[in-house]
Amino acid sequence: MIEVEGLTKRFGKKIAVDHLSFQVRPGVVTGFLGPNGAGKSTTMRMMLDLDIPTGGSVRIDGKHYRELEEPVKYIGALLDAKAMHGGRSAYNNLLCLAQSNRIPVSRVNEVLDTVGLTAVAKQKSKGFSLGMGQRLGIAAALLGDPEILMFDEPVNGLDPEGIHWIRNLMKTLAGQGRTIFVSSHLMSEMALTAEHLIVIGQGKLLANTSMADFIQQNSRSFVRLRSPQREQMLDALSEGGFTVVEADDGTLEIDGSSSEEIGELAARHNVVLHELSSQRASLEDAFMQMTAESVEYHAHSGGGTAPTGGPAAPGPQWGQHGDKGKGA
Ligand SMILES: Nc1ncnc2c1ncn2[C@@H]1O[C@H](COP(=O)(O)OP(=O)(O)OP(=O)(O)O)[C@@H](O)[C@H]1O
Repeated sequence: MIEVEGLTKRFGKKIAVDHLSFQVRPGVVTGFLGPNGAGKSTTMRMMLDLDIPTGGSVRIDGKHYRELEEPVKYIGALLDAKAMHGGRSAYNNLLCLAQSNRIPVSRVNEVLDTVGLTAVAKQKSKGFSLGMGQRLGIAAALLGDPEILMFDEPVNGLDPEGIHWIRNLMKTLAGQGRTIFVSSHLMSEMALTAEHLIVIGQGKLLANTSMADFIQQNSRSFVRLRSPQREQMLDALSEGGFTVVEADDGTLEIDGSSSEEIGELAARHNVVLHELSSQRASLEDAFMQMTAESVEYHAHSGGGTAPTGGPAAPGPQWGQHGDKGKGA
């Protein structure tokens, strides 16, 4: 369990993390989301005592990181896959880590096997592809067999098979009762991997909720239909008291309804349908809506820091994610 309490980090005048409080519980994969610059990496760095908080605290199983006797046996992390010594082989990188942390040497081959690097274990890691580097970083995180694992953008550089592999790895580790905390800017991937979400924006907590509730509460679900008897269907819907949005392409969108209900209504009025489908919003839709609302709120609250592009302003930032994830 990771407990974050009032965590704050200032860099000069910039508040990167602003009174964050949340817990990351064992047994599930918890996703950590936020637009670029939201403060995710800074929060993770403070969890590992790599950045000193300006205020607040992080507890790992009830203790501060520096109070843990052998931290790598409590918490393993992949923050920067390039942190390995390029002149050493994958095996030797892990061996050094094992020896300096009193971890049995037999663990090195175990984790190399887990991440699929056994065949290249003797190769120098500077020749590794981005994906292989990620796998080596994950092996290092797993070395101490910790109960808590933290991954910052772990699918960065992995091919589809690698992405599938890490998704299953995280779920398996969570299934073993471990605490898994993972950030990713790949929304579709996060939607498939995480059960719980912590969402931050401008250093502040925006949501701490299950994936299903987050999508439900922050997005619109509706039934879409297409009919050659559009006017007749509109009359039937109006009679039934439904709220209808007429889309530009001629389809009708009915909020707060089910496809069963609308299909039966159409049948009662002898209306032919060419399409009837329930539209469930994606995590990305929900995320865009939530961040848009947060920007709107900041603009109205007089903070003076909101983008000027209106409520949709955070959207493009999400896609312009610097170097991270480009190879994924
Ligand atoms: N060492 C530093 N000195 C000054 N400002 C910093 C430093 N580290 C981070 N920041 C600033 O703090 C804010 C949060 O950065 P952080 O890297 O934690 O965000 P992030 O959510 O991880 O973003 P990204 O998804 O782009 O990696 C940003 O505005 C960033 O510019």
